[in-house]
Amino acid sequence: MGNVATRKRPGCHHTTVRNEENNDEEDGPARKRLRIGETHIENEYQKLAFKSRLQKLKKCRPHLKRRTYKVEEADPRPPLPRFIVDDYDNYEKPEPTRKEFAIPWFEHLFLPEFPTRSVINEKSFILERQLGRGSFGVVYCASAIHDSERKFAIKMQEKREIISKRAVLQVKREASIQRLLPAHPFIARTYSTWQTRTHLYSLLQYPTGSTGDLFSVWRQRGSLSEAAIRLIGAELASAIDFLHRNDVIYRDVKLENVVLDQWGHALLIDFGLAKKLKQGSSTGTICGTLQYMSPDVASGHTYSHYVDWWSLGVLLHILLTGIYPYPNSEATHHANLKFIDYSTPIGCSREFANLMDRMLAVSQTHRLCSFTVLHAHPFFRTINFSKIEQKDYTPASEIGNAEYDTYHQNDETLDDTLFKENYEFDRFDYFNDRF
Ligand SMILES: Nc1ncnc2c1ncn2[C@@H]1O[C@H](COP(=O)(O)OP(=O)(O)OP(=O)(O)O)[C@@H](O)[C@H]1O
Repeated sequence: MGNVATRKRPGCHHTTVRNEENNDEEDGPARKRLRIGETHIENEYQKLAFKSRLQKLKKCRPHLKRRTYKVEEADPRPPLPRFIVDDYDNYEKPEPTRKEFAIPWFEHLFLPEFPTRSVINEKSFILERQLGRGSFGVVYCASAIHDSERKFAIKMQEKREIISKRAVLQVKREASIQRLLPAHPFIARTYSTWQTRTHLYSLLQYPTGSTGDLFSVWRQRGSLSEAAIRLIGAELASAIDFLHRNDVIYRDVKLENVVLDQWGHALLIDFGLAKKLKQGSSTGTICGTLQYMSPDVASGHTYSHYVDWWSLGVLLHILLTGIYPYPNSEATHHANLKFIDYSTPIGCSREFANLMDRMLAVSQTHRLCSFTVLHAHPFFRTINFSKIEQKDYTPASEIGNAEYDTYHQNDETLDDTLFKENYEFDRFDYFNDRF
């Protein structure tokens, strides 16, 4: 028989005698520890005994591990502002942070060019009338809700159309190029862009008292005077040169993409085919409007910024003569474009005729391919280009004073319907990886 320990438990009047070895077996180290002070209270003893049993149990069943709980980190957001009961109706629950929601793919697709939450949005404007229709939606004239005198153009494009025509990249590129461009007097500014679930919106500069696009003006009034063409041509040349200096190739100079304000000043719109391209670099996508397409683009070879000067030449030629410089009105594919049978316009000034010959020369060595050369051309001799940018001239006073003799127009002369058809249906722009 070993040592016998006698212990009186609190609340227990009988004395229990135990064999220590037996106790050790039963209660293990807990019992041993209890013996040290000899004065521990009953519940402490129970606690230790329980612990000891637990340890034993763990040894047999190691999977019974203690569960750990992740302690929530303190919310980093500041506490909600306190409000008094009277203010309850005015109290606005703070917007949930972006992290809390997944962004749907049809919104994500157009980020960051078209933000989902914008201070300026469609509710800030009253749509007044339709200005025109583009490939993916409608352009409206709108006035600001708080200032009905301020007019804007709002381009509203359908996401569904854009996605189905695989033009997401094109639309995003258009928005970013326009937004990043510094201001220029003859380029429509993009003030803001945003998106809803179904539409993309662009808030654009609207030309004061606009008389419509150059195509409508040309259609209503017929050929423009050389004086008007000189001013509008100089304004557009200044805009194109500005784009090139900012490493942008425009690729879609045409009558429909120029809108006029009440003084006849030009404003270049629609950057759908524009591309960031460093000066001296080249690109190869065949895109644009067939009748304005330069031989370099149509050939499928690489080309650079100079193709915009060709298209400007076509535009000026149409403004005066009402016909395309090359017989391409029937073309439906870039491979069918013919750059033969050009004849110098007759019944116009020698300077204008020479300008056309130079801008529309098929051979690049003879072609006018830069602003510097255009600026120095005799047709623009009377123009001070810094005054042009200050809008010191008024093209509207010259529009309508056409001197051009329509007698000189040949068979390629376009009547209204034919002209419109060619414009609306022959637009040929497809995109590939090089775009
Ligand atoms: N800033 C503006 N001010 C006045 N009218 C405008 C403006 N922007 C567009 N418009 C009118 O809306 C029409 C369509 O606009 P725009 O060409 O920019 O649309 P789009 O969707 O880019 O068309 P596209 O199919 O030619 O790419 C224009 O021809 C013009 O009449």
